Amino acid sequence: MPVSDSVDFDPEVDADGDTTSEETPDGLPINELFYSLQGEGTLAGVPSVFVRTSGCNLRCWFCDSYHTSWEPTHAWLDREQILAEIESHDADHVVLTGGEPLLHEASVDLLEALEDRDYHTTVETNGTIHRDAPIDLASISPKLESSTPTPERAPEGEGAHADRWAERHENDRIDLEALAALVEDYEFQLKFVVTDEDDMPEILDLLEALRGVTDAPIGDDDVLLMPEGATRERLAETRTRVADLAMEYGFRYTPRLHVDLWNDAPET
Ligand SMILES: C[S@@+](CC[C@H](N)C(=O)[O-])C[C@H]1O[C@@H](n2cnc3c(N)ncnc32)[C@H](O)[C@@H]1O
Ligand SMILES: Nc1nc2[nH]cc(C(=O)O)c2c(=O)[nH]1
Ligand code: SF4
Ligand SMILES: [Mg+2]
Repeated sequence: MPVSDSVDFDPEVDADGDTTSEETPDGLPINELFYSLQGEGTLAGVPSVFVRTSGCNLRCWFCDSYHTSWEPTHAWLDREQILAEIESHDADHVVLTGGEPLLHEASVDLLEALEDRDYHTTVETNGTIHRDAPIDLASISPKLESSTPTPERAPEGEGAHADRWAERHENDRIDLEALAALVEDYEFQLKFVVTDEDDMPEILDLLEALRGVTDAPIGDDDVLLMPEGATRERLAETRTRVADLAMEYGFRYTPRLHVDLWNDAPET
């Protein structure tokens, strides 16, 4: 369902995804809602309905969902509208993503309703926020220093905003307490966006720090390296290098199937 350009667009939304006067107890700002194959992670290839909320507390320079972070657009849909749209597709799996879906309290209500209806739920999260919710798979993608925007490394036309966001992104991108709570409470995968070898020391340091603050077992096979690239062209540059790094370090590799199949088309 193409909702990102719907008449319900609210230009007043706080770009950080913070609660606004528009937010109703069971309403969510929905950027898009579509049926596709899970493209990433351990469930790659599984037919799934994707619910993409708008608004993010971070600003990765490479964000492939620009209209949920740098320039958020959405329609406000209430829980019943979202459920009806999900149920119109023949799928057992729902992926709640964003933006950052755990910014929104109403994501918990939606997840509870999906549990009642026996859906398997994956939540795609940057790992900076923990909420108590029925999540079957927490797909956590902690953001590395290489995600931080700079005037030279920003989406087109966002150079000035990048300057403003760099510090906030850098301060907020890792929250060990939230990460520990997520891995303690849920089945999880840790899915790092990797460009090259320079990302590896930070991943190793973060794993060591996280293992230091939680008793939850974190195996190397819970760690997935995902090549950076929102387009086929960019992935062609990164994926072999990242696959080689996964073998060298004993982590898993995850493709980005949807990019291979549909490039950067919306609602895929
Ligand atoms: C758009 S994010 C939404 C969920 C959450 N904000 C997060 O970052 O995990 C969904 C997934 O896409 C990944 N992603 C975003 N842009 C990417 C890019 N250019 N290349 C590879 N992965 C990307 C994120 O790391 C995350 O795993
Ligand atoms: N097909 C497909 N699989 C995905 N897995 C995680 C996605 C996301 O944006 O969170 C995503 C997405 O946008 N499309
Ligand atoms: S945390 Fe996720 S949604 Fe937010 S800017 Fe980064 S990739 Fe985009
Ligand atoms: Mg995506």
